[in-house]
Amino acid sequence: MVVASKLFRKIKNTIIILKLLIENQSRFRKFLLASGISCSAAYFLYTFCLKLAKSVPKSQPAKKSKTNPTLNKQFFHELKYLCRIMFPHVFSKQSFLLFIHTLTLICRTFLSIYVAKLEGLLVRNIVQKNFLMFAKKLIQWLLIAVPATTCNSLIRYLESKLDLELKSQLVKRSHQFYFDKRVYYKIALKQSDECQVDQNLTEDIDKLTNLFVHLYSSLTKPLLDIIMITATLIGLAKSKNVNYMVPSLMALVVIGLTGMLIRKISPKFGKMAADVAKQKGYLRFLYGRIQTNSEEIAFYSGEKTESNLINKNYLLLKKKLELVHNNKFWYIIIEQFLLKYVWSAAGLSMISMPLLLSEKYSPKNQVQVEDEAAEISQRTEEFTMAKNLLSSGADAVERVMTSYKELTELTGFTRRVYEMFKLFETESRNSEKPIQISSNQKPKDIVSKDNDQIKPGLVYESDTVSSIIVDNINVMTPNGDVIVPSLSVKIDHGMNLLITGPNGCGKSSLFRILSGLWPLKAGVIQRPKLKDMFYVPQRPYLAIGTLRDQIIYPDRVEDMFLKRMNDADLMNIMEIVNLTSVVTREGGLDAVSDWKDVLSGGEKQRLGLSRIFYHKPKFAFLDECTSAISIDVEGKIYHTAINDYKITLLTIAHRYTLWQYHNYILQFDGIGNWKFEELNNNLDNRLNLKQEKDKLEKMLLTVASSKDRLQELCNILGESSIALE
Ligand SMILES: Nc1ncnc2c1ncn2[C@@H]1O[C@H](COP(=O)(O)OP(=O)(O)OP(=O)(O)O)[C@@H](O)[C@H]1O
Repeated sequence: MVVASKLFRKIKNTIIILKLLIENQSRFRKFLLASGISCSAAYFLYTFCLKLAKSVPKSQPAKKSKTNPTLNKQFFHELKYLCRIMFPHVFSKQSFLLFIHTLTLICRTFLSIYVAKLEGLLVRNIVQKNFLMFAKKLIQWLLIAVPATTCNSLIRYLESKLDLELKSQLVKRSHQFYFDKRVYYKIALKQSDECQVDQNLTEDIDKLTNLFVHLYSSLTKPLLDIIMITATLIGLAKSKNVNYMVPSLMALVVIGLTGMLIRKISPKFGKMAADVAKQKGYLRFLYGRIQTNSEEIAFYSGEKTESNLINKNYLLLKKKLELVHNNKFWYIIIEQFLLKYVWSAAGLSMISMPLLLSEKYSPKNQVQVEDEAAEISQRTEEFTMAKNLLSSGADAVERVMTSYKELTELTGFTRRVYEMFKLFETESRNSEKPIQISSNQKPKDIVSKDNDQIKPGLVYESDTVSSIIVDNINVMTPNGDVIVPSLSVKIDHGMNLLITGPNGCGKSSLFRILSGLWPLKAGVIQRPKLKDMFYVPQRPYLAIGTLRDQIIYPDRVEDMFLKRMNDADLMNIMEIVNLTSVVTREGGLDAVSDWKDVLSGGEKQRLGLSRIFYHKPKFAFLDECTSAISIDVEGKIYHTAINDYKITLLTIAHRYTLWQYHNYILQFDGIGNWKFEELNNNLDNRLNLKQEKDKLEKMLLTVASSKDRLQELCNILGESSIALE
């Protein structure tokens, strides 16, 4: 309240100074003065917003704000945060565009005042039947239309340019956050209807900058118009010795009262805009799911279930949009009644009052009137000019008032984009970087040193180490569920490891922790750098691009040349994974296609495996990635990777045909226990045990069906059997 009253006092003093100065300045000086005043006004507004924003306690990052988005301190705090991104510094391109935009708005205000005066003179010459002067003024009027229309178009052009620049700044910064430290993955883990990053990154940023720039224009120019027009009207009234205090007071009272009323009755457009955006985001997510899982849905003929879900959510969106439209309907009725009709009535009373009530003009300012007709023409000119100025002023105030609705909408989008940035920041801050082992430090020393006092979750990485050491780690999901309480293994280069266990026992989770996707909560890991470890999933990710891009992913063609690889090398790799026929079929390595759809399951897996021969990592994590590949091709790939490329394989597999390529086994039991042992020595023994297990399984299945048949026979014969007791 104190800050607001201070601001009001400052504005009032500024208007008084402006009025005094305007009366004594040339046009050019007036222009400079107006520019200075606009800048000062912008500065005061900025400091005012800063004061408001500073008084907001720093919100907990990424915590959803409990208050609804509205025009309050929190909004200014959020807008200040986003402005720092949109305007990186005073001399940035964005600030320059804003400056030019403001100058154009100032020019337009001066032109409006000039046109209003010119119209007054035109009417006066019509009344006086002065054809020559009328023609002269008409030409002037047409000439002024050239800069006026240029100004109008320039305002729109600068508006869209500024909008695009601000949007680009927000998008650039959000991409920096999003792709840094795998924030996109951490956010995907959280994916819920509360977290709609794709909607925030596209629609919300777009709407935010649109509204921001539009509001800047629809607030700055009208505010400047109001100041300049008020000063001109007061100047006019003073020059004619007419009392201007009563109309001014009347204007203030009418504007103040209608403003308060509009603020009071205004529905919560900010919250509604945020709700609609959220629902749109969820609908978009549902459509995306259909595309991603189209094949599975088609196999199950799940169209009805999916369309029901989408229709239900569309209806929810429709309801939310209807609520906005209904609220806008009655709000606009009241707003238009107050701003158009009440104001017009007040305006007409204001301008007619001096003319109706004044007895005569003062001798000092009165133009020498020779007859009554001349006096009437002069009055008509002044009336027309005052009416034009007043209607421009009323227009300006109306624009400020109608902007309130958009301002509240802006609060909704500001909240959504601000929360997205805060989420990115938090996820980025929570990412722990592995500790780098310097080249003169022996990896062994580090582990032995830390063994004395193990700190929770330490990951060491180095270019020089050729083993993966997992020391007393806790395998835990991001939800905090402990899968394996304590795991310790050492995998040296050349120790091909088979990882087995029942579903959900934590096999893939171990890979996620080793690759740094999931945080390490306890224990120590020492491993090579990520570039020396390559993960191949069961369903390989296929990128947008050529067939070549699929093999070298995530490298780009430039990286391929830097690695001194060429197409002939890639064709050799295709030979290893038996995909040369696919290269021919699809039209060469340059062929572009929707690879997810044109390749079979086995081809996709072989393409996924081709990447390990291109990247040649020290360790490859193979997560059931040969389940759709024939046993002979699988054998060829394993043989080449181990013997020719010297890649150490860590394989999760259920197929026992793969056992022969591994010399160690890590076996989980599904209840947190594990066993790590050599496989070489007891491979034959294990194979025998496996065969025996399969045989027993088959036998027991026959026993079960024999029991069913015996029961049937007993029922028919009406006898009992000792085998069933
Ligand atoms: N993103 C996740 N967030 C929370 N829990 C998860 C996540 N991914 C997996 N889990 C849980 O972690 C446990 C281990 O999953 P993991 O994928 O490691 O199993 P797995 O041993 O590889 O099983 P399978 O042989 O079926 O692939 C499971 O209980 C699973 O529900």
